[in-house]
Amino acid sequence: MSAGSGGDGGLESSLEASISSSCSFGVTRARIFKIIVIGDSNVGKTCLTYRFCTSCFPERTEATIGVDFRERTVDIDGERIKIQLWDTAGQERFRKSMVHHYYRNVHAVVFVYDITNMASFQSLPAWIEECKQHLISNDVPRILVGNKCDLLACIQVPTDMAQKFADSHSMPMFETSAKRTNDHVEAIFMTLAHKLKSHKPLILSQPPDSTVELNSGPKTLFPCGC
Ligand SMILES: Nc1nc2c(ncn2[C@@H]2O[C@H](COP(=O)(O)OP(=O)(O)OP(=O)(O)O)[C@@H](O)[C@H]2O)c(=O)[nH]1
Repeated sequence: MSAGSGGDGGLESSLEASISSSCSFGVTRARIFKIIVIGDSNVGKTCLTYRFCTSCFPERTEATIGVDFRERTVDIDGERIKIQLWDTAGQERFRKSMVHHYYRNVHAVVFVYDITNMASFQSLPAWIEECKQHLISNDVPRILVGNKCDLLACIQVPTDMAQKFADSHSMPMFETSAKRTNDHVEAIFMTLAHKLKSHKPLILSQPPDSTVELNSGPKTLFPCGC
């Protein structure tokens, strides 16, 4: 679902409606982790979230407008956990009206840069500042992800520089590729989910086979490139 095109009110009300109708059944409790993925345009936020949720790399993508949702339910130590990834627009003109929505009730933040694009790395302080301005508290887990490691020949951001930056902001740092199969994308998000599991995030009551389905139409409706 591209919430940017659907209007702000629609997004919030559909989420709230889903939650309240689920609660009225009150059968199974499922934890939902809301993770926002932010960074400059073109760094691969859509591809990373798509890779985690579908195990595929999308053949083609378009610039995200507003925010897209993808989610995947995983089993962690016998508990069903729904990981809800909010794939946000990197382009300023596509984010303005949505920003306050996706910074609400965030459980974790994934900052993404492109290892072949120094400017995307240099933008990170601005993204961190935006989180700060939207009152993301310091105890919300954050990770730094350098994407497009399959393009090592074009690297502009050395690993040690990124690691230093991550250390200075007390974030774990990972380098990966959404494009290359088996390049730890799964492990990165699962590591975050494990960390969140030990926190106490939003708990929703839901009927057994009902899901809060936000992923009604991701922008990447293209054949899988795997
Ligand atoms: N080689 C390579 N290309 C990638 C990788 N991840 C994404 N891309 C490409 O980078 C371009 C941008 O990817 P997106 O996932 O749409 O980028 P985004 O950060 O979501 O961009 P916005 O929606 O504008 O914020 C696309 O052409 C992808 O195919 C990767 O790991 N390796």
